[in-house]
Parts: sequence; C-alpha cells; structure tokens
Amino acid sequence: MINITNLSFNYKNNLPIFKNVSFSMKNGIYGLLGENGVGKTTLLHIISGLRFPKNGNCRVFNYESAQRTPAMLSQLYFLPDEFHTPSMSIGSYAKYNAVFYPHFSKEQFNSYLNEFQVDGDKNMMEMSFGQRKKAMIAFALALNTPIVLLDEPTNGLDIPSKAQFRSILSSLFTEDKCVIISTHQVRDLENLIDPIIILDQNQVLINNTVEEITQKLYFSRTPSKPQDALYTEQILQGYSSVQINEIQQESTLNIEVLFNAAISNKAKMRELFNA
Ligand SMILES: Nc1ncnc2c1ncn2[C@@H]1O[C@H](COP(=O)(O)OP(=O)(O)OP(=O)(O)O)[C@@H](O)[C@H]1O
Repeated sequence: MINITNLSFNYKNNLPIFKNVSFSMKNGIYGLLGENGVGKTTLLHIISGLRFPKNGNCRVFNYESAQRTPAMLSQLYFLPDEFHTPSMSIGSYAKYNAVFYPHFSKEQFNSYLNEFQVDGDKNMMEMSFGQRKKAMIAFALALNTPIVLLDEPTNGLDIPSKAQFRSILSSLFTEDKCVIISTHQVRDLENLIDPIIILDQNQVLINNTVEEITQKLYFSRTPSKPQDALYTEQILQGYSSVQINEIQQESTLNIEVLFNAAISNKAKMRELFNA
C-alpha cells in the first residue's frame, strides 16, 4: 500500500533524517517506534505528502505522495499529535470535511463519539485537549480511509479512553487497511500493533511482524539473569530479557524490551532482520 524507494530527506541546512531508505508497508496496524527526533513525524508527513523527498520517492497506492492528488488524499487521513481546531463542534467539522472521503460513516462517527463520551455539538475551542483529541480520533476513524496515520494518538487520553481507543481500532480494522501509529506509549498499544517498525538514525532498523520478531528473538522473565541475553532489564520479580531464539521457543513479545534491545544492539538487529 505504501512503497518508499531510495528515500532521502533533510530539513533545510540540516543533517539527513533519511538516507537512501527503502521499505514498504502493507496491511496491518503498524507501530512506528524510534527515539526522540529520529524522524517518525517526518515520515508521516512524507507519506501524507506534507513534506517532499529530496531524493527517491514515496508512493501511496500508485500515487506519488508529494503530488497530493485528490484521489490519493481521499484514501488517507493523517491525525497529528497536536492540532488546531476551528471554533466549531466536531459535528459541524465532520459535515464540512467528510465530503472529501467517500467511505465516511455518520453512524460509526456517532457511535465512536458516544463511546468516548464526547459531545458532538460542543464547540471544540471549549473542550480540553483530551476531549478534542477523542473528537478528532472519532472523525479520523469514521472516515474509513484505507490508510490512517496517527501521531501519538493516546497522548492526552485518560485510562478508560485508551481502552476504548484500542477496542474501536480493533473492531474497525480489516485486512484491506494500513494504520500507522507513531508512539512512545507502547504499553497503551500492546497486543494491538503488528507489524512493528523501529527507526534508527537515517534508516529503518526493524520492519517485521510480531511473528517474525518472536521467531528470531526470545522474550523471557526469569528469577536470575540469563547469561547470553542481548538485553536485560531488572524487574520486581527478577529479569525481563531478550535472547536470540536459537531453538525456536515460543514467547510473548514485550515491545518496550524489544525497543531497548534493538537500540542497544543495532548491528545485531540488522543482521537478524536484514533491514
Ligand atoms: N520544521 C523543521 N525544521 C527543521 N528541523 C526539523 C523540523 N521539524 C523537525 N525537525 C528535526 O527533524 C528531526 C526529526 O523530527 P521528527 O519530529 O520527525 O522526530 P520524531 O521521531 O517524531 O520525534 P519525537 O519522538 O520527539 O516526536 C528532529 O531532529 C527535529 O529537530
């Protein structure tokens, strides 16, 4: 659905954010992870055509994203982390903006607002950050675009709203959708995101499904520290570790531990995942 080929990008007079990067994204709820400043938001901007590659290209379906053709824009919605909302209700906002998206469902929109307990008639200028965010998430998801880009969607959401967000997203996800969620709040999205992309300076370190990751890496919690661990974190009950999965044991992915293991073993991760 999204093909990035030999992409290079830098902001004016700045060091490159991406250097000759190629990768693709198919269907799935992608978790886009990376340290602060590595380029997650920039990548979402490039995919949605808000920033242009310096070299190479980014194609969304068969459209060059930089051209921002109406046909491409109707297939994709990008919800930034922070945004300005006009002085109107989310109901009016939807009325004026949903016309650009052929699969918008008013029924879904109302049901998501209801689930989030957001008043569709209240002026968004009079809402808290979290209420505004939920209003915009309800709008974004009710558009039913095949591609949805969400930058830190759980930022500002209270604990019940995070659970509602997960449940709405899982209920509307279908095999023909590509949702990309850039986040630092991986615990909010555990058991939801798959595949996982980890960006490293100028490059993609990992772009793999959870199954591929757990085939190559073994995640454990043990009372004592495993000798051959790639990464170990002390926890209350002992150690949470990542080892190379030499004998194909099954384990449950721990995204935070994966991320820390990846960042502290970049060369090994490249070798393992061929990224
Ligand atoms: N408009 C801009 N002009 C110049 N540099 C910029 C601009 N926007 C971002 N940058 C720089 O580009 C780099 C990537 O920024 P970006 O916001 O994409 O990172 P990020 O991975 O989303 O970070 P975070 O996790 O902190 O949100 C950072 O070093 C940032 O300082």
